[in-house]
Amino acid sequence: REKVEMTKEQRALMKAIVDAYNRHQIPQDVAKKLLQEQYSAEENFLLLTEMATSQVQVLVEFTKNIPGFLSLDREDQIALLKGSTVEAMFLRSAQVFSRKMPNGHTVVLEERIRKSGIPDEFMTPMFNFYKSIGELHMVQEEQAILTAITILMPDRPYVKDHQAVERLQETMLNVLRKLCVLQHPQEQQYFARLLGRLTELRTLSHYHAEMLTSWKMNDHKFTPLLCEIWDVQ
Ligand SMILES: COc1ccc(-c2nc3ccccc3n2[C@H](C(=O)Nc2c(C)cccc2C)C2CCCCC2)c(OC)c1
Repeated sequence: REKVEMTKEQRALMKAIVDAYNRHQIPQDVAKKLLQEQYSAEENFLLLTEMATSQVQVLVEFTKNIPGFLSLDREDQIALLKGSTVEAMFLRSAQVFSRKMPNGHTVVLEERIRKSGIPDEFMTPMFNFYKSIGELHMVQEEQAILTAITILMPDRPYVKDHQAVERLQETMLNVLRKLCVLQHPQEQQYFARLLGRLTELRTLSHYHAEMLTSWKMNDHKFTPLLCEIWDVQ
């Protein structure tokens, strides 16, 4: 098989994305909090809204470092952010859930999430997704570029200049394809499997509004920002 090599530009692009991804980590580590104690449904809901709100801010900063993103039409930048926030949130959660943790911690974390207040019918699709991401053992470069690819989805609602977004996403996909071959030489279809997770991610994200409004507690309070990105209230 031909030797796969990244060009200088591709290596520079990947470095920019990974640095931005690592720089804009979520402030407090929610997994640590959840491992400490089981919170009530109300406390968990509050924690979720805090995490989601900081995630939006992190995502805005991250996209500023995606080469070419700031040259897109301003309204298209907003449409891409609005359209990808929920998916990026679940992708980040899957990565947090699949992080290598001391023995038994993942079991405790899963238990805490199962009892967090989320309606039971969403547990299976959510944990199936988390486990399918975990099985891929993504390196952090792959996680960062996959997040950028999720944001640069041309078919988000209200995107006007479809082509411009497609061109940026294509550049990322080319880097990811080479990265997968270099990082997982034994797995021919690793790249295809990775992209397949984006389909699972989109399906899971369709449930998010209902997951929130049917959270096992009464009087669900949302901030204006969360109403905007979560399509609730
Ligand atoms: C819409 O319904 C849910 C239900 C559960 C999760 C969820 N899966 C997790 C897997 C591992 C660790 C934490 C996990 N979370 C929540 C969390 O904070 N997600 C998170 C966010 C929101 C931003 C940035 C980063 C993360 C991790 C915990 C919030 C407090 C109650 C328990 C779930 C969720 O995340 C998108 C959405």
